[in-house]
Amino acid sequence: MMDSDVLHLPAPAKLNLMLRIVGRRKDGYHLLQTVFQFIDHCDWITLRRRSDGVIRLVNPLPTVPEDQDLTVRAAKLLRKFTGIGYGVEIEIEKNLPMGGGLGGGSSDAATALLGLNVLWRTGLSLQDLMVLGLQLGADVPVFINGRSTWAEGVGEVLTPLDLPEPWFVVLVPGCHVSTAQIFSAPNLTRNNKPITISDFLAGQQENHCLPVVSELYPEVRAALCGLGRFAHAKLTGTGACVFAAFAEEADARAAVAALEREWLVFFARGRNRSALHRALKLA
Ligand SMILES: C[C@](O)(CO)[C@H](O)COP(=O)(O)OP(=O)(O)OC[C@H]1O[C@@H](n2ccc(N)nc2=O)[C@H](O)[C@@H]1O
Ligand SMILES: Nc1ncnc2c1ncn2[C@@H]1O[C@H](COP(=O)(O)OP(=O)(O)OP(=O)(O)O)[C@@H](O)[C@H]1O
Repeated sequence: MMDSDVLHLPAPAKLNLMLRIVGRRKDGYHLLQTVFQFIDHCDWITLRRRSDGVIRLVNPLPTVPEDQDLTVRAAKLLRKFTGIGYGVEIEIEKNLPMGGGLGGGSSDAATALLGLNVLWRTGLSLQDLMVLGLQLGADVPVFINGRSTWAEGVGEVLTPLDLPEPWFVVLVPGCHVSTAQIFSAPNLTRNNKPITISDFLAGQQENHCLPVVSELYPEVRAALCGLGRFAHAKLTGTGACVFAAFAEEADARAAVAALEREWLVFFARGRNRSALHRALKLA
């Protein structure tokens, strides 16, 4: 995986196993309760250290200008915060659909921060990196922390969780859902009762964005219906992806084989430690 000045690291996807909206702050941000679990389906990021201080993305994504890419923003943030003189050449192998609720952009940013902290020998703690990462996006700290998590507040109050690690089948509808659009929808319910971790573990796992997303996006409705023929289908985050859990790998494979004639679909194992933490051998 690594020699002295190159790192090749995974940036795994997450699923929101449930998403409750329990209030709204004065600044318009919503108070949430959500559960994150990682899956072993990943973008891959190569970081090549440069000694001249230049930060460069070799292969910008077609829809994201180089200076707005979250990996480039992460590198610039870490360089500014630490005052380090190194630079980096970044290459992204993009496998995660964008705007799908799988958190690919946030995960890429977390992988860049953790990887560069090693490559540039900046020695920040996970806690320091989580605080820095929050400037890049609400979900970035969860990817830096690398553990299945119960999250509250606007997503920044984190409690690690140990969960079963089933196989997940994920279906990718051909539409992008705007998170801001869903959170500003007039008919989103914003005053739901908070629950406890025990309630979640006992099966209270609804996603309060689901009714709004289903109403606005027929593709998501159809995806829920398609996957729902095999197991209970849920929405991750604000969508667009939908997923279902399977205890047996063979059942997940059978669902994929049947669905892939009509849908973009993949399956991956749920993980309580992210592929990034496993690759970096973090304790
Ligand atoms: C809801 C989740 O998908 C759960 O994983 C994420 O927390 C959303 O994270 P994200 O896509 O990085 O979203 P952000 O870029 O932070 O926010 C997009 C927009 O969603 C709305 N937003 C987001 C998070 C939140 N707790 N309350 C909100 O009202 C805000 O209007 C914000 O402008
Ligand atoms: N490296 C990157 N990969 C993906 N998106 C990026 C990246 N850098 C910046 N972005 C921007 O971030 C936006 C959100 O992308 P992302 O794939 O994380 O969405 P998402 O899966 O819906 O995330 P979430 O579940 O956190 O809402 C993209 O539409 C894009 O404009």
